[in-house]
Amino acid sequence: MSSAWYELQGLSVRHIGGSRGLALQDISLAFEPGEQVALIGPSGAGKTTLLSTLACAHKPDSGVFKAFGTDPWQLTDAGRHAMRARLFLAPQTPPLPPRQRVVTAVLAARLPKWSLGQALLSLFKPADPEAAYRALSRFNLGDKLYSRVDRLSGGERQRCGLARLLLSSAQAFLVDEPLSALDPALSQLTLNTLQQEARERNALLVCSLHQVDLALAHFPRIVALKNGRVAFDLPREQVTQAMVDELYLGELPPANSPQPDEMAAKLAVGACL
Ligand SMILES: Nc1ncnc2c1ncn2[C@@H]1O[C@H](COP(=O)(O)OP(=O)(O)OP(=O)(O)O)[C@@H](O)[C@H]1O
Repeated sequence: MSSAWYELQGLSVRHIGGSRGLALQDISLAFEPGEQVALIGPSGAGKTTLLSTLACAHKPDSGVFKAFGTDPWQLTDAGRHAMRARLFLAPQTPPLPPRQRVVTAVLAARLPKWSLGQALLSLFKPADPEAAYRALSRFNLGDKLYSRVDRLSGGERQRCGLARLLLSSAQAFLVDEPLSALDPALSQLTLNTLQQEARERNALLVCSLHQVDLALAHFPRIVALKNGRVAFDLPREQVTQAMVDELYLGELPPANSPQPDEMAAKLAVGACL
C-alpha cells in the first residue's frame, strides 16, 4: 500500500458553470507526510482549484483521487466530514465572521472536537483564550486577541486565519497565497511559522505562492501549474530561471502593445470617424 497522503492520477476538475472547460487536466501527483511543497504558476493556472480539490471541497470530474488512502467521494457525507478534520484549508481570504472577536474566531478551529454545548458556550466565554493568544503571537498578532474581526487589516485577517490552523489538529496544511497581503518581514515570519508547525507535526504543507523567489528559498519541492496542467514538479535545485520564465511567459502584454489609455483614445477616434 502507498504511504502517500494524497494520490492523484490523471485527475480533471471542472468548475460548475465555468466557461473555460476544465480548470485542472490530467494532474498526476503524490504528496507524502512531512513534505513541504510550493505551488506556483500564473493567475488562473489552477492553484486554488487544486488546493480545494485536495481539501475534498471540490469533486473531481475524472481520474483517481485518494486522500489518506481513501477516495473521499466514495465515503458518506459523515465519512468525508471526518476526513476533512485531518486537513486544514486556509483560503486567501479566510471566511471569518466579521462581528466576532478574534479570540472566538481562532478558537473555532477546535469546533470539530467540541460538543454542541461546548461550542455554544465558547461563543459567550472563550474556552481557552491562552491557546488563542499563543497561536496569534506566533504570527505577531497577540495584541489583537479581543479585537473584532472586521477591525483587522487584510494582512491581520489573513494571519488570524492561519492562527486557526495552529489550533487545528490537521495533518495536511493546504494554504492558498498566505503572503498576498503581507510585507516582506511578516512574509518571512509567516512562512517560518507554517513550516515549523508542519515539521513538528510531520504534517504535509502545500502552499500556493506568487513569490517565486520565496518559494525557491523555502520549499524543497516545487510544483508548477499552467493552464490547469502540471508544467513541472521538481526539487528546487532543478528549477532553472528559464523554466520560471517559460512558466510566466505570456502573462504580460508585449512591450509594444497599446496601453489601456491609448486603446481608449483609438476607440474614441474610431467612433468619431
Ligand atoms: N467558482 C468558479 N467558477 C468557474 N470558474 C472558476 C471558478 N473558480 C475558478 N475558476 C476558473 O478556474 C481556473 C483556475 O482558477 P484558480 O482560481 O484555481 O487559479 P489560480 O491559479 O489559483 O489563480 P490566482 O493565482 O489568480 O488565484 C481559472 O480559469 C478560473 O477562471
